[in-house]
Amino acid sequence: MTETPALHPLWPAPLADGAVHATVTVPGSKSVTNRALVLAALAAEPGWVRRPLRSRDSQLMSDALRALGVGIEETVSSSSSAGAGAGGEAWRIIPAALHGPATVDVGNAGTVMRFLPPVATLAAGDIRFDGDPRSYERPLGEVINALRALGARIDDDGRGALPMTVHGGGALEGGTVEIDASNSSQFVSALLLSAPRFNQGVEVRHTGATLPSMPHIRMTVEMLRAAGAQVDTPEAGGEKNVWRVAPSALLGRDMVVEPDLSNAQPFLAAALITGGTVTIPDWPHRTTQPGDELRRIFTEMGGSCELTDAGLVFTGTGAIHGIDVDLGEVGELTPGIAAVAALADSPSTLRGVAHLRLHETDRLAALTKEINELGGDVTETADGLHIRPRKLHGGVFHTYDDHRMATAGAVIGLAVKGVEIENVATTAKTLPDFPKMWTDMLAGAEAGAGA
Ligand SMILES: O=C(O)C1=C[C@@H](OP(=O)(O)O)[C@@H](O)[C@H](O)C1
Ligand SMILES: C=C(OP(=O)(O)O)C(=O)O
Repeated sequence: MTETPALHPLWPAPLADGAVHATVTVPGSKSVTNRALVLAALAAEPGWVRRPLRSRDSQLMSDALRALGVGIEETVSSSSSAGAGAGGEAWRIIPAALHGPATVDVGNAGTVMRFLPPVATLAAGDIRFDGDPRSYERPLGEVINALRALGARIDDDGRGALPMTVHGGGALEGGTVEIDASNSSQFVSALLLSAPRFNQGVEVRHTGATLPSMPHIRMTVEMLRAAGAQVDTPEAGGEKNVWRVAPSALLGRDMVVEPDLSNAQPFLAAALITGGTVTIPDWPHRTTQPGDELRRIFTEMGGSCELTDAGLVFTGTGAIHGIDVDLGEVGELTPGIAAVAALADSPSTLRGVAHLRLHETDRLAALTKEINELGGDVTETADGLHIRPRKLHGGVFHTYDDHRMATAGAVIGLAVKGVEIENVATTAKTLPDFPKMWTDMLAGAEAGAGA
């Protein structure tokens, strides 16, 4: 977290004047969209990505793939062979021989900065990677070293971080590699996603003591398998912390992206806090997205929910309970849970998320500082936060270019008068329409993509 004075505009977070009752259509998952784009770009034939997320992170991913030679045509369709309800925006992905020279702007997107260097090793030519100042601080050395061990030529400035240049050789040998992914599951996902195209595939052996965000690794494995790859995992009777991907051609798929369940979080929190009801259409009955855990976590914090034909119907009573929970598998939910916990009737302990210090900002420091500046009582622990609810007051809630800080501030602002969110536009990373969706939700209107 670097100190950010309020240089950006302030957005007065609306106070809820009663129970929220709304249906909120949440746009596509960032994690699914960016994996789908990579896998489609590496496929042996064209494919479709339907209902993709259109946001800064997915735009950075598609711009980068285009710069490497991939065709991405954005169309709007009214129906599809992919199944009921699959109309709307659809991107046609046309794979091509990848080439440089090219420059990839990763912004502050972990998925772009980790998933694309392995893709760049398959391109013929130099691929320069650069991004936002924060991208220079986010860990990448494990991916750089792993790719070098698998045969890649990469020039960085010796820090094992961005900016850097991948000297793509048009192919990568691949093989066995050890990696410490305790700082980010994305290191493992990155190596697995491109591995069907490595000459020998890959065997990734995680050597670190902990491994965060396992659902995101499962998402990688499931999407690889759906694209025709052969993947061995620890879960399927394999060795602990070892994943293998065999070399093979990937299929061009026609797939529909699920709503982003982590981005449903502030809207569910609104129902929980105000004692209202929020319905999220198209909530999947089975998913690898970590946001699905919100059903359990927000129920324990005082709400109740039901998965119906209309989607997930989440109801609050207005009572909010503290929680003691390990969020290691679902780290990206932490800011939103911390916001709710600050309004609860008992203390909370959020554990297992030391790696959040390396996210868009140092989220543990940022949450502590911003909630405390509104009168809260939050302390950082070695791997999380202790949150003792106190009566909060209004003030500026800084966001440090972190979309989830902005939505967390908005959640607090529902219950605390006079909260102003600095740079709410940072939500464009994964949810560009957030301010309108939020005010529509409060007005009881249909909120969401296309609303
Ligand atoms: O693979 C992915 O799509 C993601 C993995 C997780 O990263 P970390 O393992 O670095 O937490 C998650 O927090 C991030 O929002 C998205
Ligand atoms: C950690 C996150 O993003 P990234 O993909 O940039 O790592 C997040 O969205 O919470």
